[in-house]
Parts: sequence; structure tokens; C-alpha cells
Amino acid sequence: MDRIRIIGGQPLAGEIPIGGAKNAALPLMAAGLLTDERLVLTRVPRLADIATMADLLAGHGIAVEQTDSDGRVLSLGGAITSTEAPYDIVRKMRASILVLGPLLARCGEARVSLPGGCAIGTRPVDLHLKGLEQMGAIIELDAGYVMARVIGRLKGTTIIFPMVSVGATENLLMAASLADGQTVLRNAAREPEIIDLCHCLVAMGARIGGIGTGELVIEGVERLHGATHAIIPDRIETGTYACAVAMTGGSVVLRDARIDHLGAVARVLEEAGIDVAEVPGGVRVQRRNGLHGVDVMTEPYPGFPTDMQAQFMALMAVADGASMITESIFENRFMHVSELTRMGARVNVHGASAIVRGVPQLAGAQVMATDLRASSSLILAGLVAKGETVVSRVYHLDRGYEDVEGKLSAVGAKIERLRD
Ligand SMILES: CC(=O)N[C@H]1[C@@H](OP(=O)(O)OP(=O)(O)OC[C@H]2O[C@@H](n3ccc(=O)[nH]c3=O)[C@H](O)[C@@H]2O)O[C@H](CO)[C@@H](O)[C@@H]1O
Ligand SMILES: C=C(OP(=O)(O)O)C(=O)O
Repeated sequence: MDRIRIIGGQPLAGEIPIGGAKNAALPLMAAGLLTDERLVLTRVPRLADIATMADLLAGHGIAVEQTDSDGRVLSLGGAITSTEAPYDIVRKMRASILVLGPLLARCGEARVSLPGGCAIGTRPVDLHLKGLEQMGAIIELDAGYVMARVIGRLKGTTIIFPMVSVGATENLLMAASLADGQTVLRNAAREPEIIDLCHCLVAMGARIGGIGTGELVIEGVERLHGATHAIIPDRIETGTYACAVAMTGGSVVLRDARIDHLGAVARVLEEAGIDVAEVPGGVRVQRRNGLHGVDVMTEPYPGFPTDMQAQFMALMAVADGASMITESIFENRFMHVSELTRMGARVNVHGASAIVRGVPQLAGAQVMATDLRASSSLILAGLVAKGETVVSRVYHLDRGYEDVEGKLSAVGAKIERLRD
């Protein structure tokens, strides 16, 4: 298992290229199941999760071909030959559940393994299943699998989500695109990744109104066609590197980043003492003077994203004053706290909130990643800690960050991958 070794204390300067968003790319790849024609995706990030989704689609008969020299353009196409998503692949990545809606809409049946919980929470998929049932699907659970079928086509209806779910919105949006009649999704997620999926579906011939709002209106069509779509830049990768610059000092341009996708992150970073400004070709991040403690609560977009909570905690660990960080999306997303504490961070968790009291200096240590964003928070802490930090279990990091060591060393960090 690879590890990442960091010697802390170097300010960062230069440019970091921001890749395509993992959380946009995964549903977009699942959308490849909605047509027999070719769906070409550009700005695809090179990540373990993308390879997992390609494996899953291959099992359904969809070939995912790389059509450029560096693997950033993927062409998806082929007839669906199997409607089963097996446990062995689904267990690696929860986003696998996103094949359920497309398979059901296209083939009238699907057998998809339940993804189960993960380190950050139990993460049920009841909203996905209830929504599909409302559209006429018959759903049974058998031996850890969702067995879904529909007689004829899925039927358009009004679905009111009791809570905002990114994945349920995506699954139902894709299913509704090929359903019979109009579907209204109320209290839908409004994340930039949802908007990106809508834009791609529209390019494939879907009819979607209310894009970017909490109420999506989809007029089902009989078939969708191929399209070419450029994936939006990753706002979480952007926020993560913005925290790296904020913590180490220096000034970095996050190339291709979109400030309009940062939502509350840009505002909170400004409050903490960091300039975040749009510049030609990206976003410049620069620390003003000191770092100040700021309270945040994670919320659906445009609120502060749960996927930035761990990284923001690392930042607050070295800020002046205290910060209260409340996690309202997942019930167990403080796994990074104990490892940050081993590096000298002062954090107390009380239920869904963590009080972080900033310290002048963290100390390098051997730490273990527990999940994707926990991994990146430990990398950030290592960048400012005194001495050496070695982060193990970086396979979590590789799910969502491409070449983190290459990107950070190019702007002056002392960071390397130790291959075992
Ligand atoms: C691949 C991808 O895009 N992953 C993101 C997606 O995950 P994901 O789509 O799994 O997250 P959701 O938005 O669905 O989850 C939000 C909350 O709703 C709950 N819930 C969700 C579905 C359901 O059927 N029942 C239910 O109770 C979840 O347990 C959680 O507490 O959005 C999360 C919230 O922004 C991010 O942290 C993940 O990085
Ligand atoms: C939690 C995340 O991803 P996933 O939903 O795929 O687990 C994430 O991207 O931070």
C-alpha cells in the first residue's frame, strides 16, 4: 500500500491545474447507459473511482474507450448486455448505485447490489428506491441486491424529496429523462454536479426545466442520443488546494477552477483571512495576514460542502482563535479528528459539532487515512507541520485526487509517494 511522505513548512507558489470533478464524472458516465450512441466525455480526471465506474459499465456491455493520449477523453458506447451490478464492484464505490435509474429506464429491469454504509455514515438509498417506486417500479430486496423491474416504461410523477440528496436527484433525473410523461423533482439537489448532469442530458436530447433550482421538471422522451460533454472542474479539489495555500502562505493560481462553483467555501475562506479572486484562466488564492477561526456548518449546495469539512478543519487547526465545525450531512464524518489530534491539533467533538482551538504549530507524525477527504486533511496538516508526516492508506486519496504529490511538489511542497 502506497504512503505519502511530507516535510512541512514550505510556502506554495505557482499554478495548480484543477481536474474534472469526480462527482460530476461518475453520474455522467452512468448516463452513458441511457443511449446506444456514443457519449464522449472530456476533462475526465484520472482517478481510481473513474476506473471503477468504467469496470462497472463494462459489465453492463458499455465499452469505455480512451480516445486521447493522456486519458482525459472517454468515449462510452455499446448495447446493454447485462443489467446486473455486482457486489464486488459496487462495494468499492457507492456511486455505483447511479446505474440503477438508467438501467431501469432503458431495460425495464435491474439487479444492483446495495452499496452499504461506509466510514462516514450509513448512507441509505431509500430515497432512490422510493422515487423509482413512485414512477411505477416494483422493487424488492434480495440477498443484498435491489431487484427492480417495471412493466412498460417508468411513468412521470411528482416526487418530493424529504431531504436533499445528490445521488437520488441524479438517479431520478436520469430515469425521468426516458420516462413516459412529466416528472417533477421537488427539493432536488442544486449542486454544480447536478447542473452539469442536466446540461449533458439536454445535449443528449432530454427535456429538463428548472436547471439549477430545487425543482426540476423533466418531460420524458422515448430515446436519447449521443453527445460530447466537457466535465466541470472539481470544486472540492479546488477548495482543498485553496486550504493548502491558506495554511502554508504563498500565492497560487488554481488553473481552470471556477469561483462561481465554490458557494460558501469562497466566503468562508475570505472570512478566515484568505483572498480568493477570479483571474484569467482560474482562481488566485493568497493569504492576507493571519488566519482567523470561523464557524461553519455543512449544508447542501450552495452551503458549505461536507466534502470540504475535513480540509477546513485542518485549516482551522492552525488558525488564531476557535472555530465550531458542525457536520449536518453525515453522522460519522469526524474520523480525521483523532489523526489530526495526533499531529497536535486541539479538537473536541460534541455530537455533530467539533470545537477546534487553533495552535501555532502542528507536529509531523505517522497518520492513517480513513476516507477520501480525511486523507486530504492529513496531507494539508502535513504541509504545515514541523518535520515529517507519513500518511498511510492513501488508496482513499487516489479515489478522488489525481497526482496530489505531483501537483503540490510543482508549487514548492516537499511531498513524495512512497510505493510499497
Ligand atoms: C459521488 C458523489 O457525488 N458523492 C457525493 C454525494 O453523495 P451522495 O449522493 O451519496 O449523498 P446524498 O446527497 O445522497 O446524501 C445526503 C444525506 O442524505 C442521506 N440519504 C441519501 C439518500 C437516501 O436515499 N437516503 C438518505 O437518507 C444520506 O445518508 C446523507 O445523510 O453527495 C454528498 C453530499 O454532498 C457528498 O458528500 C458526496 O461526495
Ligand atoms: C464522500 C465522497 O464520495 P463518495 O460519495 O463517492 O463516497 C467524496 O467525494 O467526498
